[in-house]
Amino acid sequence: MTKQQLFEQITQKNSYLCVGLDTDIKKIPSHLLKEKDPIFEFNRQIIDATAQFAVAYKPNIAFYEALGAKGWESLQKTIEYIPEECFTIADAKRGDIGNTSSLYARTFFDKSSSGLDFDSVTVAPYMGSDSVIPFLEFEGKWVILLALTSNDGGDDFQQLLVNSEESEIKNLYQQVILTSQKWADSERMMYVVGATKADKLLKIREIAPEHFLLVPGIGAQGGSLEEVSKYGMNKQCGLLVNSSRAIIYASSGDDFAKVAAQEAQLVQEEMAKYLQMYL
Ligand SMILES: O=c1ccn([C@@H]2O[C@H](COP(=O)(O)O)[C@@H](O)[C@H]2O)c(=O)[nH]1
Repeated sequence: MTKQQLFEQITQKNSYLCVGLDTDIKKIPSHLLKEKDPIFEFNRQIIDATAQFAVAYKPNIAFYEALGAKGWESLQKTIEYIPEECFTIADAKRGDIGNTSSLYARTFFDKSSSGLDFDSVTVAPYMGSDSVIPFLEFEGKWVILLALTSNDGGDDFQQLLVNSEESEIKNLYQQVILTSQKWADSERMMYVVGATKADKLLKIREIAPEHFLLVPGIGAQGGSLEEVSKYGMNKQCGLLVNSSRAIIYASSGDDFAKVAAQEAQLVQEEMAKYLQMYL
């Protein structure tokens, strides 16, 4: 999916919501456990209920890998089920020496090899250019690079000051954003910025005005959608704001999909307001 197609989706649905499919076998309603593939059945109903309010879906790969071969099968069925118009994110946080990264890229992008055909994958930048570039060799696919993550521990490294030769002293996450712009432009690269760090968005927009940002951390982690939208939105919206637990586990009863839809709709309606105010 191109950046323009993503923006068109956002304007059509009046939403920049990404629903996180962090589907935990221990948390899904017990009546689903009698299904042949409970994880897929849960995802199917969540997707049916939320697709009119969401422009993207983000399965967190850990929840599927933890179940072994069965988990991969549920993931594959889920990706095939997500409506064509929605952007898909493999939240896998990969990255390794070049030849290994190439295989990670095949895992998520090459359907003929792995059965999976995501639009994008999250990548950790710590190993640098040759660990990220193999993901960009797949035409039309996106890299979403971890920049400023939503967790407290992110500050252990990401906010440290670095003194590079070519520019003034910067925080490490800012250097990640600047250096990685040499590898791909805003048509192929996004950055992860936690909603819990929304006060840094104005600065981030100075160095990445055109890029889409994947913003996890509203809902269960308490980040503010209003602040994210106010400080992070650009002229093509430039935001995909993720919520996982607050939507998919809003109810643990038989009505889980209906309640998930209500939660997704509440977020979408708030987003519609911000699109009108800040776009
Ligand atoms: O900085 C980051 C990067 C990724 N995540 C992931 O997003 C979701 C958030 O789930 P919630 O239930 O909405 O809190 C989850 O998959 C994380 O691994 C993040 O939270 N922060």
